[in-house]
Amino acid sequence: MKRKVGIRTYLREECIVFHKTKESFGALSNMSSGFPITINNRHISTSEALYQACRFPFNPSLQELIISQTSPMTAKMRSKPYRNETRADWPMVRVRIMRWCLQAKLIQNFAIFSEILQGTGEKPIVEYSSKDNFWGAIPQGDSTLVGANVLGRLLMDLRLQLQQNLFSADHLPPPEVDNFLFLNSPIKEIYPRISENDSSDLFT
Ligand SMILES: Nc1c(N[C@@H]2O[C@H](COP(=O)(O)O)[C@@H](O)[C@H]2O)[nH]c(=O)[nH]c1=O
Repeated sequence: MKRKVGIRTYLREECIVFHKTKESFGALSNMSSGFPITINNRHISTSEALYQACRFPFNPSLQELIISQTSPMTAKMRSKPYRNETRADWPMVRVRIMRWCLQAKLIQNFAIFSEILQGTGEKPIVEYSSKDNFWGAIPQGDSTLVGANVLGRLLMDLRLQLQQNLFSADHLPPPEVDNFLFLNSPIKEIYPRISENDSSDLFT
């Protein structure tokens, strides 16, 4: 069922606000390079590309096009012309899928991403956006951001799981989503990347 998400008001000075990937806490953004994910033996450069590919379980060639982009913004742009072919239940499953994408980013980049998440302490995490008040929050005046901030809230949930030792860093089951297909195959459990220490993507 599609749930309504509450709009919240955040005081900027009290929050970890992230926006551009090169700025403070930019690693929290799905647009951040340096956190590759391997799904069914395929390398994906960013959680953004993975998320966008999940829109199109029945179009493997489009998924291929999206994940072959090293730039996350280009991956998103490649998906845009096909938005009307997005899986029909997307509004019902997108938050579940985003949660899983973030968990995949964490399990496969555990050392660095867990440290970044824990480095946010206890503060609210907010994605600054100029126009998207669903995933992020939009500035209102100089001192506040207003939005559902769903991405920030998912990151806070993940941080809480880490703090309470509830995040299982050795395997990640797929979300409960029908037809969760990637390049024609069901996405199964995923595991830490063997080459997590290979940080070559950090510099792309
Ligand atoms: N950060 C950021 C964006 N926001 C990101 O876009 C994703 C959702 O996109 P959608 O499929 O449109 O709902 C999600 O990862 C959200 O954080 N979009 C941008 O065009 N530029 C950006 O710098």
